[in-house]
Amino acid sequence: MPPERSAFWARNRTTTSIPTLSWKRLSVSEFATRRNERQASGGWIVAAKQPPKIVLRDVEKVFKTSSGTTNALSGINLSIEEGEFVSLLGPSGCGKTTLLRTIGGLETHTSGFMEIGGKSEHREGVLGIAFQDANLFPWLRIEDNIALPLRLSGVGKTERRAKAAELAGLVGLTGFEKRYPRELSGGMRQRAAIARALIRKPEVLLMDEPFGALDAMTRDDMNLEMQRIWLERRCTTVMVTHSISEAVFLGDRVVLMSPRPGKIDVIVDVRFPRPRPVSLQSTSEFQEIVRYLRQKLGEIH
Ligand SMILES: Nc1ncnc2c1ncn2[C@@H]1O[C@H](COP(=O)(O)OP(=O)(O)OP(=O)(O)O)[C@@H](O)[C@H]1O
Repeated sequence: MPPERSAFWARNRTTTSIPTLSWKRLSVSEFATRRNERQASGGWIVAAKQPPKIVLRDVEKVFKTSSGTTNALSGINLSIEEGEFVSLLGPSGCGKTTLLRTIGGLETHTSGFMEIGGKSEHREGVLGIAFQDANLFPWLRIEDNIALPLRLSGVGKTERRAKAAELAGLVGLTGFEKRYPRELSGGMRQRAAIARALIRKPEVLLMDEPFGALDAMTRDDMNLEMQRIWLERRCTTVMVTHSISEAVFLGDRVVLMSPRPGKIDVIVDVRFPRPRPVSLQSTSEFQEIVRYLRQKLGEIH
């Protein structure tokens, strides 16, 4: 249970097979409306929804090495709805990457329950993954880098080229398909990495600090581009970031984690309508959420 409890927070429950508990930051008037609804519904706000795309229940991850034991994740309870964009935020070492890698099947959780799209085993093509370092192969042209997952699953050259061109278009790289990674800027390489992650139309996109290596201006541009791509594809997305404003700008929810052991400290709903303009970041509502998360991060450190 989140430790936070104040007049501005309301607890919600959905009628899915696995109850979802989340905490939403509300305005004073919203809170009053919710309180009345809650009283009328006997304590819970009930809303019918699709089953969540990703479910984690009591997930733990313990690393045992010769130098000791690390409780990287403890009691992780999180449900992510289909088409949702979730930002993972938290201080260094709190387990963000471990959580992302666990969702992606790159780490095996020590205990607990995890399901993606109603299945507990990872299925081919369900996930697309992009990391901070674009990890493109320098000897492959951009179109071949983008189409690599298709090549690995035996798709023919003509279809690969057509799909790569389509994805290059989606991420704004049309005209650069024949270039090599070294001929592209950092932002363009990251676009190519996102195109590669999306080429098999994954149900879930996982990104670990995708824009962490970019300068501030390029990062702002990429945040806008990411929003546009996500709005076009509506792929369920989980993104690790160290940037509070990036987390709030892109996320439907921001999951703030705390370390030792790595657990969820609080989840903040971000209700700004989309598409969100860059100018949103200067509004008092946006700044209020950023300030709140910065203060929580300060307490966690
Ligand atoms: N393969 C591993 N073997 C042993 N310990 C690990 C391993 N991977 C991560 N850890 C430990 O688990 C904890 C969580 O690490 P993780 O990389 O998930 O944190 P993080 O929040 O992503 O950090 P950062 O923001 O610095 O990337 C850390 O204490 C880390 O040392």
